[in-house]
Amino acid sequence: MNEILQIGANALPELASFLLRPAISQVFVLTDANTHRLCYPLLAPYLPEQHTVLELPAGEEAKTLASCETVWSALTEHRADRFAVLVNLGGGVITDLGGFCAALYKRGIRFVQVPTTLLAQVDASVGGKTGVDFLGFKNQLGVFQEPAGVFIEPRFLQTLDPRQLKSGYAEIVKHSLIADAAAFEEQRRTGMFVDDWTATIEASVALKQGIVAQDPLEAGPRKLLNFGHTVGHALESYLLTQPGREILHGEAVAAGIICEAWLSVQRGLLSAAELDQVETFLFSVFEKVHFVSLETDAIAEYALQDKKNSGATINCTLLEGIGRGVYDQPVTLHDVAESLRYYHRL
Ligand SMILES: NC(=O)c1ccc[n+]([C@@H]2O[C@H](COP(=O)([O-])OP(=O)(O)OC[C@H]3O[C@@H](n4cnc5c(N)ncnc54)[C@H](O)[C@@H]3O)[C@@H](O)[C@H]2O)c1
Ligand SMILES: O=C(O)C(=O)C[C@@H](O)[C@H](O)[C@H](O)COP(=O)(O)O
Ligand SMILES: [Zn+2]
Repeated sequence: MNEILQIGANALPELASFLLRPAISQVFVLTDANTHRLCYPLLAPYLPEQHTVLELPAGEEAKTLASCETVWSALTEHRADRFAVLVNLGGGVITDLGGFCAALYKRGIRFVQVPTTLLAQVDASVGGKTGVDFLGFKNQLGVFQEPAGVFIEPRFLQTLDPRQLKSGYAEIVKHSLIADAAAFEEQRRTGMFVDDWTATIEASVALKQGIVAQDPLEAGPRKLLNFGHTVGHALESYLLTQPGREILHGEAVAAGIICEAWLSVQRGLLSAAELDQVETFLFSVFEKVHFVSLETDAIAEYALQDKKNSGATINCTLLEGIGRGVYDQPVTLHDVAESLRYYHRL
């Protein structure tokens, strides 16, 4: 587990105290073009006077080894030593990529996460999964490495695009579906009409941390957190290869949740009425993801690279009830394609 977790108005003051520790030689702040412009001004008063800002292009397309080389080159040019700290200021792309860069630079320097999207605040900044996409596969290269601290300031969300806010909401719903039926009921009741996200972020982070603590390296129960991702990552990876058909991670996960809930019904684990609740709720928040039937097999093929697989077996996380995930459920490539066909017909 990371040393420090702060959520709310104290987060940035706590980060400031952390960065004043004498054992820190240099502070680097990793941003993307948007977080540099929109989030850095809020963070800057809490940084030591001497710090270096690095900027990458925004978006999933920048989650590459080439971007890591940019970061490693800058650290090297600035003679960063092992006592340097990398502050990752951004959404899940920056927190995943920055964590990966820090874990590998000189075999590891400390990093802290300052997540600025809802998705990164409730999910990506917590739990120590870091990495980048490779050869078109999501997070194909990465390491498990916990940050020295996670500092979550919900005020960053004030500049976030509503579509990005929804994307993060998909991971919140995922958390409820795998482990908290009452929270899902509450979400069905209130929808996304939330004024202050702090309590929702606290609950989602606590739920994720509880699962990660049992299984940090994803040998077992952590696979629950991957619900919706066998199909979701396949859709996301496929659409990333299609110019002009951008999909956000959470949008792909929302579609993946419907597909995997349908697979749960086919296995006799979930009732048709429960599937209907999940579908109706998700379609009240998310647009349907468009693809044509001819693309279904090509999308499904990406599931063959899912990290939960063993050999040729695709191991999916399914639901055995609302609020009760179940992992290591073998499904075939045909099953994955059928679930996408079901989604396509909706
Ligand atoms: N490590 C994990 O456990 C984990 C969990 C979930 C998702 N992820 C990864 O996270 C990534 C998605 O993260 P994301 O949805 O945050 O995307 P992102 O990092 O691409 O951020 C989304 C967009 O919002 C902009 N942005 C960020 N903060 C902003 C703010 N406060 N105001 C205005 N604009 C802002 C960014 O510049 C970007 O354009 C995916 O690569 C996914 O694989 C990782
Ligand atoms: O923390 C986890 O474990 C998760 O699976 C959280 C997911 O929401 C996240 O998208 C994660 O990056 C997926 O990891 P991967 O191992 O499927 O690449
Ligand atoms: Zn995810």
